[in-house]
Amino acid sequence: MRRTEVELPTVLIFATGGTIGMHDLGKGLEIDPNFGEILEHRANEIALRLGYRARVNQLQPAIESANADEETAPKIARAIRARVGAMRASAVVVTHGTDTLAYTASRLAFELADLGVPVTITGSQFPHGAEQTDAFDNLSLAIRTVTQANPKAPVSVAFGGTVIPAVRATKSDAEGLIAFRAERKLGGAPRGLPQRSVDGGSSIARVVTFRFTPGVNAADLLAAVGGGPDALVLECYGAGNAPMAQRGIADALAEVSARMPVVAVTQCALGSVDTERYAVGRQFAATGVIGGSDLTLEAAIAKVGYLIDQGFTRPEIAELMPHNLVGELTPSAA
Ligand SMILES: NC(=O)C[C@H](N)C(=O)O
Repeated sequence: MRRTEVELPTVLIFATGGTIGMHDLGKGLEIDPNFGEILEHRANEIALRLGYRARVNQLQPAIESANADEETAPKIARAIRARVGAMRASAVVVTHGTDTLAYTASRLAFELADLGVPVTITGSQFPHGAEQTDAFDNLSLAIRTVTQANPKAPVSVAFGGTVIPAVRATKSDAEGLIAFRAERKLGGAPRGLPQRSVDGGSSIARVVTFRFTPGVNAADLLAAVGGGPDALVLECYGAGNAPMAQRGIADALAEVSARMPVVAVTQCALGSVDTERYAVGRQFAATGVIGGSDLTLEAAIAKVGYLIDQGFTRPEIAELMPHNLVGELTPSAA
């Protein structure tokens, strides 16, 4: 007997904004208030062919993803968790603007690792109404991917014909249809999320970054944390090196590290932080910075922010950072 539509398993489509849901009425691309309906219709056309029904829910308000702030990804995660429970959804597709998609995707990889339902994120380079739009190819890829994934599959990004792990994703093309890439593979045998140690407060951590380039000095580094963030991610040279001969830089690093977790990642697309290799690396590590192994910048921000919001302290975060929790890094063979 054929199952009626109501009996079909549900794929939740959670729309958050972005170009995929925009139109241009002459003032530049902006959120299209009718996108929810169009999405519901198109998602159902795709889902029904796969034996699912689609139900659309939207982030309120939907946003241009360049306007995402530290609360955006945790808010999306909370909404998805609540909706999945209420609808008994068996899969989730998130539509998101491409500008900060990799940041949100990385954070959702932690937030939703224990959801028990697969989650895939997509978006588009062209608005849904444009003639050459990639919106529905990407939506179709995301729905196909997530309805075939196992319930414990890591969160993924489906875009431009490819599917990559969310926690390794980086936006690599501002215009092309294959907008995201993952240079590094998912870390094998993740140990899972740590039990939260104390009740995290209700405020959401703000994580900022600072990139070492020839010419930066201690004052620049201190200015980077001038707005009072909760953590700092340093984009280091090569294997985790910094200009330690710059006057005052060691003291500045030690001072910031005493105040908040400071995580070091490499500016290189491949390879890992190994502060033991060079003398400057050792001097750098001695200031208290935490090695970020081969985390992407997006995943480093996501991981440290997630751990702070879970209530972990700076020393606990230093202990957890080298471990592979959800596939975000390749642990060093120590
Ligand atoms: N393609 C896009 O979605 C870019 C848009 N500015 C956004 O991130 O919302």
